[in-house]
Amino acid sequence: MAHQSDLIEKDILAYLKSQEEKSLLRFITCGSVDDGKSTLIGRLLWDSKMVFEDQLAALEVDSKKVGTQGGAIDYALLLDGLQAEREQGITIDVAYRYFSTDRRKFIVADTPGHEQYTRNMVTGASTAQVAVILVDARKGLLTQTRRHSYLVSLVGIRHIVLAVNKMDLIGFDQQRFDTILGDYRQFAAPLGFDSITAIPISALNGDNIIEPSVNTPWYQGPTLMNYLETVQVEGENVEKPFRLPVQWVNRPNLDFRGFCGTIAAGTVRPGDEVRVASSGRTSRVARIVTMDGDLPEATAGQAVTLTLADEIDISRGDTLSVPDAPPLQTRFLEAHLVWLHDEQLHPGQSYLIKTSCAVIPGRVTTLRHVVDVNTLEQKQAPTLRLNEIGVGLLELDRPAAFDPYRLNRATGNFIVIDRYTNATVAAGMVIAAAPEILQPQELVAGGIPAPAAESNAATRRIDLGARFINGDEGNLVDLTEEPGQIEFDVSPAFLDALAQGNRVLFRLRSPEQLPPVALLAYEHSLQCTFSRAGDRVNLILFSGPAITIPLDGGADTGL
Ligand SMILES: Nc1nc2c(ncn2[C@@H]2O[C@H](COP(=O)(O)OP(=O)(O)OP(=O)(O)O)[C@@H](O)[C@H]2O)c(=O)[nH]1
Repeated sequence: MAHQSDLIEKDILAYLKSQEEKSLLRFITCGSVDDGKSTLIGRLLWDSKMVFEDQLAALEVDSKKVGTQGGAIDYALLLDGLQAEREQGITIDVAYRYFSTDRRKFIVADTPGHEQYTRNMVTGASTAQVAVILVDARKGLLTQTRRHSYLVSLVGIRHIVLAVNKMDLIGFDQQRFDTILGDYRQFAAPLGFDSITAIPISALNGDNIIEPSVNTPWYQGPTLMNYLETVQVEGENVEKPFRLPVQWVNRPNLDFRGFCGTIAAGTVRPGDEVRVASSGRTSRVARIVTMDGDLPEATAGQAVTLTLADEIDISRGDTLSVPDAPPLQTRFLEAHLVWLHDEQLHPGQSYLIKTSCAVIPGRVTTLRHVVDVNTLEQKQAPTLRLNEIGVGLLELDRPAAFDPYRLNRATGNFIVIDRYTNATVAAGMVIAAAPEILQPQELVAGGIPAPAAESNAATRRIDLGARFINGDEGNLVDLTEEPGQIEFDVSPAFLDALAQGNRVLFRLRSPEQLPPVALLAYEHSLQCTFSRAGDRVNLILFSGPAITIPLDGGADTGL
């Protein structure tokens, strides 16, 4: 802290100003046990002089007493406080450490690397712009390296530093370094990172951490600190299409109607045309009102109140956007879900879905697959348990505005809350809008009388095993059943097709050309809502090879 504390003493305002003007980089460090993560973070803090002097004195004493470095400074001890907390089994425990250099401010999220801490890692990584993935040069890529890489890609981190640590223990061998980098590039290709920068380091001795190492003359790239200080990360959402989730409508009197919220993406100026997600109506921004007077412009991250030129209906939970790149406005979502709670997912159960601007009841109707975080294989499972990640289809009671998470982390994420305990049970990342599930009310809209009350709905079982065929789309058949829920027992071949990541979509064909119906694939049975007698239902696999299952409603279905 020495050089900074001088400035603090001499000119506190100058110090504060210099801090304010620095850009901020958020990063996360990931590694397996003993890769040297604690040592690395300790060294970054030490070398940036962000360790307070009393801590330094204590560190020197502790290093002599309990350090693993034979009396030399053991940087890992700097993080021991966190370790103790972890052992107490704290729920979502992410330690954020702050440090700064002359060029940048940093927030580093330090999370435990074990699989049982997946939720911590996802939480810590969700706001990070860069991930530093540590690899022990002697061991190369481990299962954990793959898991951590998948998780950071999932939460939208686009820049990776592959920090190949303990180079001192392999004699700074370039070939070994190159092999590890080659393996990593091959593994990470499908994860679609924007950049992968591999740096040969020794966290313990400081090689290529701050200063270029004399031990790696073959390495021409940046040191770790050099990279962290200079990496260009997208100005989080500033460049993206404008989004304002409306958190509150301010109507102090009849003459003023302001829409308040924090701009989630983009920039807005008076005169700009904006679109209301719920109605599709547009207007122009009249004023950008703040406590300190009107603004000529506001950007992502700023809390503002907008007034519009026209009186149009906008309520809390709505989203304003640019007209030509609006968000999805939907009740049906396909999303990654990271399960954060001991209580497993109950498909079909009503939860609260909290988005960037609204809290809406909803349910996970289908769990399409669960991802094995170690092998990245997709498997079928009836539920999601703590620390598991899957892809699910959700249905909300009301439409809400979303962006795919890969396009916008702020408007593409949500959390799932248990309605009874109020616990956050899952974090969600929107992939896309899901095909609609046709509701009875929507049948009315389609011109067909709605089925009578739900109590009339019949639950039937049809054995589809024998009817599972490969073929072209087709085989439209008449349904002669009453409206309601049906469950199918399906053949092993059908399950295989599901396991390959195919989705099942029931399409309802009728003279009125209704939209697609029900899509609920769940474990060993599928459910679908279908329309009244006389309609035609055609079942096709939505992606992958086209497989058509004719649905006979007649006597030979065994109904
Ligand atoms: N030789 C050598 N040893 C290192 C290096 N970095 C870390 N170590 C040693 O490796 C051991 C593990 O380091 P830590 O920093 O505690 O590892 P970690 O990944 O934080 O481990 P956990 O906190 O248990 O997850 C310690 O004995 C360190 O001194 C390095 O670059 N070279």
